[in-house]
Amino acid sequence: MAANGFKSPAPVLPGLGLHSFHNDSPPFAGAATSEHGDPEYLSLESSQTLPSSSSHDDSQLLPERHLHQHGDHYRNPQNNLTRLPSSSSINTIQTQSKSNPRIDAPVPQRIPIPSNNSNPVDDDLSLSSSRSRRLLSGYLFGNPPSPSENKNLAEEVGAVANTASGGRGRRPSLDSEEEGRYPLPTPPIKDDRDSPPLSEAFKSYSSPKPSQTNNRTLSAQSSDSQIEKRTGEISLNDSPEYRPASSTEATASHEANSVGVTNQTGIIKLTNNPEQNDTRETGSRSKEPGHGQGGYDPLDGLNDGEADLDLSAPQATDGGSGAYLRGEVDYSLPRHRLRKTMKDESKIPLVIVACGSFSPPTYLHLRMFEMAKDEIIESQTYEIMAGYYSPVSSYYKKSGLAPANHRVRMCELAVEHTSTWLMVDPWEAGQPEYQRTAIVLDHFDEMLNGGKNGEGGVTMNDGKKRRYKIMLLAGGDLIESFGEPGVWSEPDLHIILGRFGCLIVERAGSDVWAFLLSHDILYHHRRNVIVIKQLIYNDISSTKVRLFVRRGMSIKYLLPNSVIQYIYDNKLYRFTDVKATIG
Ligand SMILES: Nc1ncnc2c1ncn2[C@@H]1O[C@H](COP(=O)(O)OP(=O)(O)OP(=O)(O)O)[C@@H](O)[C@H]1O
Ligand SMILES: O=C(O)c1ccc[n+]([C@@H]2O[C@H](COP(=O)([O-])O)[C@@H](O)[C@H]2O)c1
Repeated sequence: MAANGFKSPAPVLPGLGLHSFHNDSPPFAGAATSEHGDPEYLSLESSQTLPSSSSHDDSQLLPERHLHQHGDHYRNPQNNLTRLPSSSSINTIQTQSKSNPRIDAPVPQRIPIPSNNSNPVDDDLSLSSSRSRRLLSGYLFGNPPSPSENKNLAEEVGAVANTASGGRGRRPSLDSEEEGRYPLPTPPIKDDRDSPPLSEAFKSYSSPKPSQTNNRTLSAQSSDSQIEKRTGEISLNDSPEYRPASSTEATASHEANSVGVTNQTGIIKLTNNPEQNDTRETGSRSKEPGHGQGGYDPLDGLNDGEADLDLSAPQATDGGSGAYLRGEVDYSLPRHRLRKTMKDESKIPLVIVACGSFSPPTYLHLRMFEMAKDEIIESQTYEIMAGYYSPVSSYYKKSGLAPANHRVRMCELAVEHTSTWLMVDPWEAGQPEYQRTAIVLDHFDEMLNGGKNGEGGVTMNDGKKRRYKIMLLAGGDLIESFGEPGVWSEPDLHIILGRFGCLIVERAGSDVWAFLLSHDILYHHRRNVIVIKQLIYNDISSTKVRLFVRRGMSIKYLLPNSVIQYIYDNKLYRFTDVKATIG
């Protein structure tokens, strides 16, 4: 018996990704597609409204007529009409119950909000413990119920997992004394994502000139002195001039595309217009023309940390999502960091979408994408074209949900100066009713691969189009909620896992592999599921961040400063703001 509980060591297959170095993982991931074609229920007829984005490598070349098949499924949110998922597509799922109670639109309520509980802190605390219970529920408590032919599978999986962990219910941690038995691999250095060391990036900036400093003014008297004292420490700069007086000023300062950055050498004002950054040395990597249109390749940009200073990374246009959410402009998918050509056309162009509350977004949510990126690069099957956050709308019944416009803006702030390849799509947040995740992914498919004139997809060197593959990025806890009765509809799970695909980031305390084995639909689509091992566990929780804010505690280093500043400016997550707000 191997240490991982399997009878023999898990085979290391080519293209399995980082997790294959950890032999506690069954060899599921890395393969993009089913070897035997999509099951019947995933084959959508052309008349059906959920267009197929088959995951077959050989079907990635998208005939132009395919692109024409996507009609104008989504209407402008202003006219209050949203296409719900095709009942026809759901009907095609022949192996599933035809009377799923969730199909007709229930809003998932993963965490019941006690109606008689007026204390937001209690809500968040119960949310916290509910989350812990949810983490356990995957297989330890027999969720989800297995079909009759597999009725003992959950117990078997539990036994396997227990054996794997020496009977302690968890797999050995990399931090434990058993570390030596699970040596960390040395990932191959990829030329195409190398970036200069951080020190080099700093070297390329000179000391600030007084005239370069940001002249935002401080609102000396805030209405909430305690919170201000605490959170004031975590503004972009400790200097009072760096604290915007109001959210309007903060936004204005953002819209002016400038940011104050402090480093050991002092304060530097940087603009997003490279020509204005006269302090930056010429010839730095991010100024070199990329291979993509516009001369900038997001994936070629500086990595996190350094990217704070990567002024060449395209920024969202002013007021884009805010104006859309206010109903002032029509919706359009942000594309400023979307790559439109591929470096290696033998790979599958991939767009990663993370759905969630992001109330607020934290460094964990940013790290999820970077972990996914490492895994994808390692697997050598896909080429990442972009990553998107899709914050859920205010109609999602979850405690602690700040209004959607704030969560969208916080996500934007989180990515704008920390990432070169992530964007925020406000579509879901701006919908007049809750949208299920299958619908959100379908929306991305339509936006990226649709187009009446065949403009969707990635253009290959030979001029042909190839579909963007879209995969959902989610934490292990979210995936384990697949097994909670009444939360997800089975047809939707087939769409999410079969037609799209999932990148699952392990979460401390959850055993994704065991859950994958125990859940029939997940197991069925396992070749379209990639499990990402957290090599450094990060368990920053939005719930706890909200509680810290509520209690006036520091949240510095848990989320980007720009987001902290926004929370502070907009007085989010204080006494009355913790509860969900619909509107
Ligand atoms: N510690 C974590 N490890 C892995 N994935 C996580 C972790 N925290 C959140 N996620 C994932 O991030 C996505 C968005 O999650 P969400 O916005 O609910 O964050 P959260 O911190 O769990 O929030 P909350 O505390 O409000 O429930 C989900 O896919 C979730 O599974
Ligand atoms: O589509 C569904 O049926 C469904 C059921 C439960 C949850 N979701 C989505 O999962 C995400 C949950 O995010 P969170 O913050 O509750 O972890 C959010 O984007 C929801 O819309 C989606």
